[in-house]
Amino acid sequence: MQYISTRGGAEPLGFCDATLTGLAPDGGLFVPDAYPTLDPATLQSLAGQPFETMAHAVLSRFAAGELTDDELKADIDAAMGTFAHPARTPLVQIGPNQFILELFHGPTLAFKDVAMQTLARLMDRILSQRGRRATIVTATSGDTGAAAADAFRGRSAIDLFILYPDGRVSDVQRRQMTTIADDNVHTLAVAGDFDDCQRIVKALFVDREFNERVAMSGVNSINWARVAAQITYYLFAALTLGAPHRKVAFSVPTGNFGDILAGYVAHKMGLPVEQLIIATNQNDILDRTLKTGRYMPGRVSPSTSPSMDIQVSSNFERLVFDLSGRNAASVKERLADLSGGFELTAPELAEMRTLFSSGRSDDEETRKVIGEIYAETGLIVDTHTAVGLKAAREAKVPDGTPVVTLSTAHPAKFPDAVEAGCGRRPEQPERLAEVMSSPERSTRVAADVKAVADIVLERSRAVAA
Ligand SMILES: Cc1ncc(COP(=O)(O)O)c(C=O)c1O
Ligand SMILES: N[C@@H](CCOP(=O)(O)O)C(=O)O
Repeated sequence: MQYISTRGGAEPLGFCDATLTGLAPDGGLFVPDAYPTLDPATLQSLAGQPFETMAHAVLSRFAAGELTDDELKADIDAAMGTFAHPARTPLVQIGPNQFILELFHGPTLAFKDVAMQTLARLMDRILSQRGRRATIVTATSGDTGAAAADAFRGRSAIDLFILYPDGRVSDVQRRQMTTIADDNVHTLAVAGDFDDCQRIVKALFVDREFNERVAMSGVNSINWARVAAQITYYLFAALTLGAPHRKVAFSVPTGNFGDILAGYVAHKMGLPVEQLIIATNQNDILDRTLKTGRYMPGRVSPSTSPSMDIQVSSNFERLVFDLSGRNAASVKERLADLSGGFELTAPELAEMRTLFSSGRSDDEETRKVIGEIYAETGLIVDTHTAVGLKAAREAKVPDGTPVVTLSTAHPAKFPDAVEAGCGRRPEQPERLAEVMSSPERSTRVAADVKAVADIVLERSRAVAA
């Protein structure tokens, strides 16, 4: 399998090269040249299997011929062994045909751990096979950075630079990044919002001289391996609820469109998905796009679900690539400069609406949902999950279809907003004890590409090597 750029201007790469490269050199995103399939018999044979078996079935299709079964299995087993629940991503019923998929049992209590723990091991393996080093520069609105810090800490071939928006992540999220003492982890507090952080990372990726000097790599969901690893939990939930004989709908709290894109790819691979519900907070660019066909980024507005405070949803480009009939020239023309926004064509919009629907929740609505869910079920959910639950409740799905809301973070990551919703402060998991008491370390930096580049050049061990 080869990975091609959504903008058509990069050499196709194999899985390992695409994983190390991150963003394509032409500014596009790598996608497989064709989606692999999981036929109904294969899906049936996976039903009831452990999460790790499903993860292997998915990843082996994307890494075929590049990593052996034993290598993949070893990395998946080690990654999922960091999870505190035997089911890894347990499914909890909250009402008739209403379910929550708990994705927060990993080391940093957010869904990012599922893919990041696996990706870190794969990258380490590929780098050591090649005798190479890498410098990872990543942008975060709170959770990707925390997950990356945990997964990459202490890895000697990798330096990790995390750009987070100063003052716009929760205290727990910030501490999860800034209390990591390992000297290969560098946290940069950027004077801007998440979109500024992501813009800087993308600018560094396409600066070929910088890129080569530091051997740059990325672990945002622009990295295809992140998306691929996230497909597993869609399989896990759907197969548990009766797929391949029954269709399942998913409501996905959405920001950068990486999580829901994994659901879309699962569907393309053969998983019977009834509907993918895009759930946004007041940063509702994707909800507006689905309703109007016009994608127009605005300014980020801070919310109580800060990980979704995003206006430029990176992975949407991968969906537009498919909607356009994989027309790279059209994607490049419309997405290379987003300052004026762009339009989906009428056929693209119609096609998107066959699988996707959307809903939005402002902070007050999110607060209300947290209170209602607690009153109805006794469950304390976090703000991002609550955004997903509101959209799930309002979605129109055929009678009898199970609706699974992805619970993307543990409530203890956002204790104040959760307490405001249900009147109870979430219990602090054991895993946060050290994070909440260790000293913090972070460097303030302007939202400026050169300022960040200078810090990376000064500190990355790949430069000297
Ligand atoms: C807790 C949480 N929920 C939802 C999202 C949105 O996911 P995505 O950016 O993949 O759309 C994020 C950030 O990625 C997150 O950290
Ligand atoms: N919500 C994310 C933003 C980055 O998303 P990614 O999935 O592209 O890494 C975060 O928490 O950092």
